[in-house]
Amino acid sequence: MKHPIKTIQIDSETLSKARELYSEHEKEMEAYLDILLEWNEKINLVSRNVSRETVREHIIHSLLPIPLGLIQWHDKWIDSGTGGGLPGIPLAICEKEKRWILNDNVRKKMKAVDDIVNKIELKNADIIAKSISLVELEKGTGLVTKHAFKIKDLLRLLGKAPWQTILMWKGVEDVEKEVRRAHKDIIATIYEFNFGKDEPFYEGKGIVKIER
Ligand SMILES: C[S@@+](CC[C@H](N)C(=O)[O-])C[C@H]1O[C@@H](n2cnc3c(N)ncnc32)[C@H](O)[C@@H]1O
Repeated sequence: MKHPIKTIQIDSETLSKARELYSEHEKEMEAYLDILLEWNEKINLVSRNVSRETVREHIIHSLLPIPLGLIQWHDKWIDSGTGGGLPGIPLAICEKEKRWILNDNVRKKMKAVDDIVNKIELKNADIIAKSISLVELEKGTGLVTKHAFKIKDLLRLLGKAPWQTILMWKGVEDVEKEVRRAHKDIIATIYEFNFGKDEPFYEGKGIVKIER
């Protein structure tokens, strides 16, 4: 198996740009945050007893591929393992020209996400409530997924689906090992966040781009 890996260090300018995006769309983002936290009291979408500030940071974390120029490659994206809509809903709020499919195999989570999408009037998002292994992925659809799968497991679930680009939000410590465990030839680019000691939320985190 061939697994070429490239690592790119990302500085805090990218984080500042993601924060600016949040501010530009603040009304919709804060409405999303309100309804997500309401649902989180009923079902576990983000961790229990999490603060509003931390969930806001999860939203900003979701936006980082936009300033990195990673969203431009596809007009349609699927967010698999979306849970409460992360990263798909924040990305759909900022990238209205693109279509976003929000996917999770837990039906009650998808019911909550459907309610959120309707209440914030997000017109460019659809919902698919089943395992990613059962989704018929159209050619040319990109895949985003935040802290939901190991690389090897996701590739196995995707089987023969015609995927092209996968963006995975991950801890970077063991990511090279994970790439090498893949049973397919893949090319990995690791965008490692180096935002400094003042941004502890992002320590050890990154986004991995996987291509064939
Ligand atoms: C740790 S949560 C992450 C949720 C969200 N991406 C976030 O960052 O807050 C992982 C999610 O993956 C979903 N999941 C696990 N296996 C899946 C599968 N085969 N297809 C679709 N979703 C799956 C789980 O139901 C869960 O909601």
